[in-house]
Amino acid sequence: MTSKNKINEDLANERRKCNFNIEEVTYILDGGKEKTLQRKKIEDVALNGGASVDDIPEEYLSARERYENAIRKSCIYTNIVKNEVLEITGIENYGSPVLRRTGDAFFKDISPFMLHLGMFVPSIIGQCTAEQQATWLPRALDMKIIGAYAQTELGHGTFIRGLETTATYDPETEEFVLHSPTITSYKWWAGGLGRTANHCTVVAQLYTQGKCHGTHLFIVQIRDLETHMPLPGVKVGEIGPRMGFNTADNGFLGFNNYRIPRMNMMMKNAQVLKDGTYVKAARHGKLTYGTMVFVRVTLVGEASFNLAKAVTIAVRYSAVRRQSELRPGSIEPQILDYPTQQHKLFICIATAHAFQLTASWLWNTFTAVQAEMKKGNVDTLPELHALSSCLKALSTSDATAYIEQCRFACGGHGYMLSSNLPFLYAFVVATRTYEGDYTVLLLQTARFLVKAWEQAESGKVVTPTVAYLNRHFTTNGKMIWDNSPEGIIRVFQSVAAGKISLCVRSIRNRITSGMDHEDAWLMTTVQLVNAAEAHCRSVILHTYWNEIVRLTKHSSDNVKTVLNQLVMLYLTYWALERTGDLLRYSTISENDIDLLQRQYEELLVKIRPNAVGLVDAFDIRDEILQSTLGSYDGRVYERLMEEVQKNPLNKEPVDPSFHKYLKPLMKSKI
Ligand SMILES: CCCCCCCC/C=C\CCCCCCCCCCCCCC(=O)SCCNC(=O)CCNC(=O)[C@H](O)C(C)(C)COP(=O)(O)OP(=O)(O)OC[C@H]1O[C@@H](n2cnc3c(N)ncnc32)[C@H](O)[C@@H]1OP(=O)(O)O
Ligand SMILES: Cc1cc2nc3c(=O)[nH]c(=O)nc-3n(C[C@H](O)[C@H](O)[C@H](O)COP(=O)(O)OP(=O)(O)OC[C@H]3O[C@@H](n4cnc5c(N)ncnc54)[C@H](O)[C@@H]3O)c2cc1C
Repeated sequence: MTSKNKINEDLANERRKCNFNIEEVTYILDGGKEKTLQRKKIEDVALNGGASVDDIPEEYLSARERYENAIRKSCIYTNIVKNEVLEITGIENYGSPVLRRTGDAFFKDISPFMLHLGMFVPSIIGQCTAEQQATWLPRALDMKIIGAYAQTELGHGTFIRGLETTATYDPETEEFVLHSPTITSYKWWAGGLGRTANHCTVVAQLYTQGKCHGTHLFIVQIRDLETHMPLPGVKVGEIGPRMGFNTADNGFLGFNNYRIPRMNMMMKNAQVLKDGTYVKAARHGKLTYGTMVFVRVTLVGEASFNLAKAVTIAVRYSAVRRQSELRPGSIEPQILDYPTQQHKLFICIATAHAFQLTASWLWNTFTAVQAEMKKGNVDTLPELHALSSCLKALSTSDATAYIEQCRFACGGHGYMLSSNLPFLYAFVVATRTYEGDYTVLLLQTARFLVKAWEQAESGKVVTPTVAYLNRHFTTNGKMIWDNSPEGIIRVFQSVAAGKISLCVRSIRNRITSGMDHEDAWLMTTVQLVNAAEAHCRSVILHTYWNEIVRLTKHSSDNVKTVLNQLVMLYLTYWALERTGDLLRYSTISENDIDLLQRQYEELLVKIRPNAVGLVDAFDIRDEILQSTLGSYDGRVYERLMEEVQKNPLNKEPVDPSFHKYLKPLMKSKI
């Protein structure tokens, strides 16, 4: 072995200590052995050329160079996907998360094509008729046209009904006239829109026969396909530097009475006939929001994957890093030996598992609801909307906090861009805002919960994810504390039920004392967000536990044990985090809390020898991790030094600014 591929001795020791079959855990996380093998095959093909890494890391480039480089790499990756990967996997895998994740080997930040594949294509699939799909989809999948998703405006992001862009139907020419009447009506934020896209999905207020029918979606060509010049009547550009997403060319867009053909309205859920008659086909008023629901569902898996990356980096680094001494004169311990470090990191491993298993479960729920909707049944949509809203909110918010925790766990080196932790943070923190802000989405879930509570109160049986509300009305008093996994989950459900009940009581009391419903709701929103968070927490705990029991039925004993330790750590961690709620809504005692704390500390000790094995089980290749601190071989210090050689500032021993500024300053007299 050369020193280049020699594994760090501490990391090698950790791997020797690991007592479970790593591949078995990988299969569980991937959703089965076949899926793991398929993923590895895709990675082997796509990353065969070493992922075309940059000679100069992208963080040293100017804004223009970075963008051009991101386009260059997006084209390389797209060609690999089109010509090599899809050959193996079939075109139906175009939008698969594996391709999205493999793409991370090419970009530290983000591809300008992300929104084309992440939202433009899904909007065609979800919002167009079969005939329209036949027109647009093949061209979009083949990258003959490149699209963005332009919904948010300068003045409105959350409140979609407040969007100002208009699409007015002209029956004379059978066209829609798109117009941006005010500065606040300019589209703002759409990824890929600024420089890359030649088409986009535009969300606009539809006017026909003198009447506004609310927001609808349109496919709009904005640039010439040969020259890439913006078409007359279109004003488009890039919005400027931001915290992350700096290679995504987020853009602005305005229209000056810009005309598009009638058939460019996405007509699956509503149509405008040639004469201007408006026909609504949809059975549910919010089906035009469907692309957002799809992306919210996928974001739970994104949160898990990005957190898995961060904790892989932090745990491997913590095995390599030695600091301080436990006893005078003793050898410096690996920082992973500190219980406080384990407390920072093991919850991140468990959370990545919890979110991955919840994401798969949510995806199955999503596809089941889609199947029902195809048959004309929209009854399950409100529950899916409530679930996808709160799970998107919590998973992105927790992942953000834990990725930052992983960075803290890496001390100063975690602050280096080459660790990749700052990029991961900047990317994931945006997910808390986009596709529906955290608070706003939890309030959507709260609407559903209050309605479910009212149904349960009137004796109706409610849907499974809120079935605990039926129990709430049949049991009296506080939930009996029970330290088993099922017991902890039951108590969390009681906390949620108790909080929803308090919200309902607050709203009713406020109405009784003279407030109208809107004000009573508004005044209760702090509690409502809290109740929705509690509900969502109980859903995640329940799903994680159920899935581990189901998926480890045929596992080897040691895999069963370590996955059980992790899920117990997760349940115990959250019970300790929420002792205030537990004291309020269950019979838990001071003594029970002491026991929980001891149980938690014992779990840290038990998981410690398997920590590196557990992050290895995420099976994230070095090319995808792109981290000096987190590589499989643990050559942390060597990589940090190698990275220094790439720093353009080190090219010459003396910087020109010395002669230009410093020297004159040094020579000048006071
Ligand atoms: C490089 C080459 C690569 C090659 C190959 C690679 C392959 C890559 C493959 C795949 C890529 C995948 C990528 C996955 C990662 C994705 C990354 C994407 C990045 C995304 C960037 C960000 C994009 C955006 O942000 S787009 C803009 C999003 N905007 C929002 O989310 C706005 C949020 N606001 C709202 O949703 C709404 O306004 C609202 C819900 C807050 C309020 O709406 P409203 O006023 O109309 O409604 P009401 O509050 O009055 O409610 C009425 C009623 O309706 C119910 N309701 C509301 N919404 C819904 C819904 N969506 N569905 C169902 N029901 C809904 C609501 O609950 C109410 O019901 P009631 O019964 O209570 O009346
Ligand atoms: C990196 C990034 C990429 C994006 N990409 C796209 C894209 O490709 N296409 C696109 O169309 N958009 C995109 N967006 C826009 C994004 O969807 C919006 O920023 C997001 O939906 C939030 O809306 P907003 O910015 O209007 O925030 P606001 O709604 O103005 O929120 C500001 C604050 O007000 C609070 N608030 C707002 N309404 C309520 C309420 N009813 N009750 C309580 N509190 C409330 C929020 O909680 C928040 O704290 C992107 C944004 C980012 C950051």
